Amino acid sequence: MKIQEITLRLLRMKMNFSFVTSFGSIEDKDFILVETKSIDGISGWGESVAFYAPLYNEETVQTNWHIMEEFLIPLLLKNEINHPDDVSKLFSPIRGNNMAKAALEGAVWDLYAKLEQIPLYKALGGEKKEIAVGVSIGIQNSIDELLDLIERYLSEGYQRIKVKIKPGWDIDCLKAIRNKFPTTPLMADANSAYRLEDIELLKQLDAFDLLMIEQPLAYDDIIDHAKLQKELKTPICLDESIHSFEDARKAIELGSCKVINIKIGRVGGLTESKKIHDLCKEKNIPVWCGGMLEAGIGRAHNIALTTLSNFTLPGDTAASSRYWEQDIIEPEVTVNNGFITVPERIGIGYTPNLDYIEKLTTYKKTYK
Ligand SMILES: O=C(O)CCC(=O)C1=CC=C[C@@H](O)C1C(=O)O
Ligand SMILES: [Mg+2]
Repeated sequence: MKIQEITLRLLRMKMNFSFVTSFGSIEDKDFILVETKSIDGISGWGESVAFYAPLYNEETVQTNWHIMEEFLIPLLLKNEINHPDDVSKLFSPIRGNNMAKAALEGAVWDLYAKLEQIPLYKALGGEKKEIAVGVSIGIQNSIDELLDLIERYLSEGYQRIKVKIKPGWDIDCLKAIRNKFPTTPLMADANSAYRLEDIELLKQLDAFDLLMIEQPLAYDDIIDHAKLQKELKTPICLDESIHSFEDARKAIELGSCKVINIKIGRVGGLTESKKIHDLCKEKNIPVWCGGMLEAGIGRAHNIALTTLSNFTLPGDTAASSRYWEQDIIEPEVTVNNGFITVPERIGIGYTPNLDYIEKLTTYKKTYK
């Protein structure tokens, strides 16, 4: 497969709500779309999940553009690729910058599936025809508002509720949720807001029968998480700490977690996501697909990945309409009774709405 040209587009989309976590809030979403074109003019699409500011991890929209333009795109244009799995090998001399790598690799995967005339999920070895999904709810102004939102999402059919927690917005809020929704599958994501010294407080979470607690401790830690897991009944899920197969292997070996959240961008692409999935399957560690408030292209990639068999827990890939007045793909992603039906069309299975993408684009550049 020879890639003829690559176009990067910078888009700005207004979100339907402001998403508040322990690390800050996100309202407008600035992100990069990648289009890879083959010699015969077929396009593959990828989406960078890096945020405008380096608050979730160290990457940003600007650093992604720089790394793609200066280092990754020249590698892709210079080399023949037999299979999308080759892309991560090609990118391996460039350290880190996983979200930049994943955006380009994702576009290559979509292009490959289109050239093979198969759905992306089949190219990945996925098997599910529908995927179970939950919803991730940010920090609200009051517990009452949070309870109303949970009620709304449950009535829309979402299969599990994830709430964001931080010191001061944890025990009382989980207690109130459990009083009103005693049996709802529930989990909490701390985005690294606690330290091992908070262990007595974290132990109180065991009372709420949570599916898991996500990334309670530092974003780069697996040692303290292992100490904490020994003291907690609630399974720990790692998000921010896992950037690769090797990170997953070490975390599992140390006992730092019992669940892993796989985000394609955080681990550098679909090939690495698959490797982590396979390792976790072998080690009996269930996985689920995390969200990064993606627009339609990123959402489509998440859906394809989630069709792999060890994605046994509902992920964060909610419906397009939850985030956007209008999404950039057709049809939009819809959720029925807590399931997304996996599209059988070739590639990512959704068509980019080029007119609308053009409208949202604030800057674009093509590389040949
Ligand atoms: O709805 C989604 O896309 C998931 C949102 C979500 O939980 C997250 C989005 C972005 C950064 C984090 O706060 C985060 C997460 O940590 O999983
Ligand atoms: Mg998380």
